[in-house]
Amino acid sequence: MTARPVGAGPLWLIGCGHMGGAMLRRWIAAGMAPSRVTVITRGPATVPAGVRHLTALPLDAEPETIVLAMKPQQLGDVAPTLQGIQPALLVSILAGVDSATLAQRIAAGAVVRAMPNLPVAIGQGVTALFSESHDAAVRATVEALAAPLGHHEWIADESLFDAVTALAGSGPGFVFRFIDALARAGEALGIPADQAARFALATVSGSAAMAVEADVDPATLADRVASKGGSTREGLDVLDADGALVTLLTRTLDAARRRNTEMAAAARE
Ligand SMILES: NC(=O)C1=CN([C@@H]2O[C@H](COP(=O)(O)OP(=O)(O)OC[C@H]3O[C@@H](n4cnc5c(N)ncnc54)[C@H](O)[C@@H]3O)[C@@H](O)[C@H]2O)C=CC1
Ligand SMILES: O=C(O)[C@@H]1CCC=N1
Repeated sequence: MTARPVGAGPLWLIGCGHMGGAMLRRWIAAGMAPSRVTVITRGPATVPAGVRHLTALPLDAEPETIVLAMKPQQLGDVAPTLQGIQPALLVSILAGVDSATLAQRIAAGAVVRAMPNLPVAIGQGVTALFSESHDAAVRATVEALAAPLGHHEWIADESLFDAVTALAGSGPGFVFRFIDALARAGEALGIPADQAARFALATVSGSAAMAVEADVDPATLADRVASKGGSTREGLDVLDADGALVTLLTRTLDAARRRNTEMAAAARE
């Protein structure tokens, strides 16, 4: 299909749960006109003032942009309802589902995969982007959508998208679990639970903020905490023994990546 110009035309957001809702709130806060947006969900949804919410596709003229933000498993329900509608731009945040499948199921001028993560809710997310299209206007439009969400970058090779999804898309889940585990480990050593939770959260928050600002990498910073002959080295030795932490995280990302691949295969059926 021939690419049509994309810009500030009507946008349909299909699915508006944890992630779609967070993205929409950031877009509106960043100045997107609420009147531009129609949210379509299967059930009730809370949307920003001025945004239209429907539980079925509207009968309007076709939208310029469609953003898919329901679950990958719901593509089979949603795609047939979009037959005959040809947006200039289709953006999908569905984990796993590849751009060839999207292009085959939904006609669009350009197809873009975007993989945000939950901290987009505070404008400090990560959004990985991939498209077969190198149209400058398409890329600029997508970058304008990603900018209010936080850090964003294009992935050159789609075969890495599932791994990037495991690292950055799922990553906040793993980091939240780490914070919880750090607190529980402190609790196991006798620190009161509420105090351990506060110390763990503030420690991770401060360390991440420092790592962002530092002019050396996190591995070097870790060595700066570990005084020679001191106690941190004893702890790091536990994490480093036989690559324990790296091995655990590699297994963690690999399990998530494998599930993305399975969801992609299911979407092709
Ligand atoms: N939650 C996260 O941290 C991330 C999620 N994603 C992706 O975002 C997508 C949504 O995930 P969540 O927001 O967590 O799910 P969610 O369950 O919170 O939201 C799903 C939304 O889809 C709507 N929906 C369900 N069936 C529909 C249908 N047939 N037509 C229209 N809308 C329908 C629901 O009403 C709901 O608004 C998934 O594809 C996931 O892979 C991507 C990155 C991170
Ligand atoms: O768990 C999921 O399937 C999605 C993909 C990345 C984060 N949440």
